[in-house]
Amino acid sequence: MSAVVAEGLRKVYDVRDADGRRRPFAAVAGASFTVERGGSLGIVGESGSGKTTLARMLAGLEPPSGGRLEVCGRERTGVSPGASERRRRARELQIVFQDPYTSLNPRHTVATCLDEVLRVHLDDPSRERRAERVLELLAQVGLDERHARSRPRALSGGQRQRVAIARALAASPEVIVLDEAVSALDVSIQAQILDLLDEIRARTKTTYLFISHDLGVVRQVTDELIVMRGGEIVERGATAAVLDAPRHPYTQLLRRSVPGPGWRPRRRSAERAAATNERGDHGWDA
Ligand SMILES: Nc1ncnc2c1ncn2[C@@H]1O[C@H](COP(=O)(O)OP(=O)(O)OP(=O)(O)O)[C@@H](O)[C@H]1O
Repeated sequence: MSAVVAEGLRKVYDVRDADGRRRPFAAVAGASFTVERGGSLGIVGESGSGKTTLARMLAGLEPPSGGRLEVCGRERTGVSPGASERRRRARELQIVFQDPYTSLNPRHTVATCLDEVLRVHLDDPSRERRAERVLELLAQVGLDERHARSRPRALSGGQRQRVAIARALAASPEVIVLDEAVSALDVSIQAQILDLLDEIRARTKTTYLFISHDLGVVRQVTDELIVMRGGEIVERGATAAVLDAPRHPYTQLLRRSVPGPGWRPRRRSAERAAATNERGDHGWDA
């Protein structure tokens, strides 16, 4: 069964030109893709290519201007959902953004932030089970009881990010959209979260949509990849195939822009080039 089906999904904003005239601007200009249940789709593309807009439409945070969206076999486009439909949708799909500061209630402790999700979504929502589950979820993302008692502002950015991931997991969703959600984490925590997501996927057939600038992460955790540019999907395919043999010039550029072994900052290369008379204008050490 397909977990997500997008057909010609569009988002057009009304923007003003430099001369103040309004004009339509397609942030997402007709995206079509399918993610099978238990699959993992990477979405990469330059800044402003429409990745977050696409993610926000998937999560119901942005109404599409056109096209069709189906999540877990149910149509998502159309009338705005009532309370029980919203609950159901939350169990179908959760999204985690890069900076969760605004989405975590600053007045609530971390335990309360997680507990309010568990109250709604846990099969056995007794107080004891919820308290136990809060600690289980925090342990999974490398946090503990001390963090459970903290408020978001008392946590580091990486810790807040992990709370946001734990909160998404609290709803046991069938689909998780991660929008640069692990980008800011240090590498050991990032590896722990990626392992956790992988383990959850193997155990529960959870589906992931993974937006990331980090092609190494994308290669590690996704099976299929779409590449966006200017609101359009310019390339798609199996992740390894797209990254190893990119066909579209933009994907080739993206691939070339990843620093390889021996990479030095451009300025240092240029300085050294001046000193040693070698070519140093490409940011790479040959
Ligand atoms: N509410 C809005 N009104 C007008 N334009 C918008 C709005 N939201 C996004 N855009 C524009 O849509 C385009 C796509 O933005 P989006 O945030 O989806 O890009 P992105 O690929 O996620 O970029 P990044 O990698 O930098 O996060 C951008 O040009 C952005 O300025």
